[in-house]
Amino acid sequence: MNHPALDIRDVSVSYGSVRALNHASLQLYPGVVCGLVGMNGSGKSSLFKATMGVVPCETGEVRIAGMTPEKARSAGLVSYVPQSEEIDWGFPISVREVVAMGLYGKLGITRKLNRRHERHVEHALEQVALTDYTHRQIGELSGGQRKRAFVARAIAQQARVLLLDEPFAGVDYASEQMLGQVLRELASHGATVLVSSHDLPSLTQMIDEAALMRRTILMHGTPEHVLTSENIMQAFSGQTKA
Ligand SMILES: Nc1ncnc2c1ncn2[C@@H]1O[C@H](COP(=O)(O)OP(=O)(O)OP(=O)(O)O)[C@@H](O)[C@H]1O
Repeated sequence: MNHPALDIRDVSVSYGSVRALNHASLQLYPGVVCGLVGMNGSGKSSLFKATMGVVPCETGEVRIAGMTPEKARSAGLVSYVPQSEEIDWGFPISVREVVAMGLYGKLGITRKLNRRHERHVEHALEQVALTDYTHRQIGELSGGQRKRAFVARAIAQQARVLLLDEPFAGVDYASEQMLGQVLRELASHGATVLVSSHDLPSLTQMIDEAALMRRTILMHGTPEHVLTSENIMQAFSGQTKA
């Protein structure tokens, strides 16, 4: 079997005295869309941040295509769509600039896009149906369009691993459907997608695997096996199985 695209091994994260993530492990292979399910505060964002290398691992380590998060980030192999609240939507930046940012790691210090890069950006905008919004300020877009812009950034970057934290929160139905289709399409070309959501019906339509969390990864497998009402109740009420 090939190597995992995303290998999270025994990772713990603490903020001061709060242990947000406790010895979490998860391996995902190329071509897989995995749903990350857990209640508020179960550590989903901390798992994403440790995976990106933006919070330190107190124990364990993360490998993305065999590389450290820092190396994978600078090689443009991984892209992260954070929760909306973590983004400053007032920042004066156009939709096109948001998408082009995905390519910055691959550009020189001038960050000048050549014709091929321009085509990547245009193609990414087309894939998420935002061509008509190219020159709008990002904050002028609806919640769903904003998420689509960030997914376009990952497409332009040709990221092999995509991490999406609550991409369906505050998103209209059409954008939600489109995001699901685009993520599935990326996976069909070998990308690995880890997506957290509270919206189980939307999530289950688009995932191959599911991981249930409560301060650690409790279970990981097929959605049928993991997302039973009994398991979900246990994870959300705290009565977790060993
Ligand atoms: N910067 C921080 N400082 C202190 N505690 C934090 C910080 N970030 C998260 N926490 C705590 O760590 C725990 C896990 O938080 P995290 O944001 O990872 O969970 P989550 O599953 O993503 O939650 P939500 O769905 O509400 O975003 C929570 O108890 C939270 O209060």
